[in-house]
Amino acid sequence: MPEFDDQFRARLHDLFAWRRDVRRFRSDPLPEDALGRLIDTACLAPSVGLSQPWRFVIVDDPARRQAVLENFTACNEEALGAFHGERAQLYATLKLAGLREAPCHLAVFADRETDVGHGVGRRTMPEMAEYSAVSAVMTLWLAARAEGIGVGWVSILDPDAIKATLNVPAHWRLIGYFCIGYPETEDDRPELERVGWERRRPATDLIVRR
Ligand SMILES: Cc1cc2c(cc1C)N(C[C@H](O)[C@H](O)[C@H](O)COP(=O)(O)O)c1[nH]c(=O)[nH]c(=O)c1N2
Repeated sequence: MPEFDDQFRARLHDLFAWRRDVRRFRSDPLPEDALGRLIDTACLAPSVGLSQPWRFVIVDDPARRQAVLENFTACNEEALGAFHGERAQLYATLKLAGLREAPCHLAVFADRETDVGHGVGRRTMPEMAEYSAVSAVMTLWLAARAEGIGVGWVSILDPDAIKATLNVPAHWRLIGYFCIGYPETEDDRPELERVGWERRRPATDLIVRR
């Protein structure tokens, strides 16, 4: 078992603090083996019943990427229509995806119907499959940041249309569509905080005791 000393813990905290949702990417490609390595690491994530229900779809095809971009654009316009006044003005300025610039596109799904794990832990809570896939995403997100690679989560999408675009089984659930590449800039504050959309709450606001 490796030692995790104070110095390591401090560096790990830096990794958490400097992980960002990235929407602004440089156009240079990732090293050829990078995405495979990140997905390997993601597979170390915990999963309900060791079912590993995550499914990764690497999207290279330009026509499919274009369809995803159009899906996002339509959903984002619809989302804008739900805001009014200053909120709408601010929303219109937000950059909420780096689909055009990011060199890598990755869709992550959860397969609720997998037999792997024999159903342990998800009988009463079938959504544990999705939660497991999210834990894989989080692992990949941090592993990427440790290599200086940025990840941007895109959920402003019609998931059924994404499934059709990517030709995946109908019962898979879309967890997220991810833009991956080198970030244009680094920051220890979320972009949504920097532009005045929302602020990060301290942990003390988010804890109750019973
Ligand atoms: C489930 C889920 C879904 C989304 C996100 C995150 C998560 C967890 N986030 C990123 C989100 O805006 C971001 O995490 C917060 O603003 C905090 O910023 P940092 O991740 O700390 O940089 C996100 N960002 C974005 O620009 N477009 C999107 O569609 C989404 N969707």
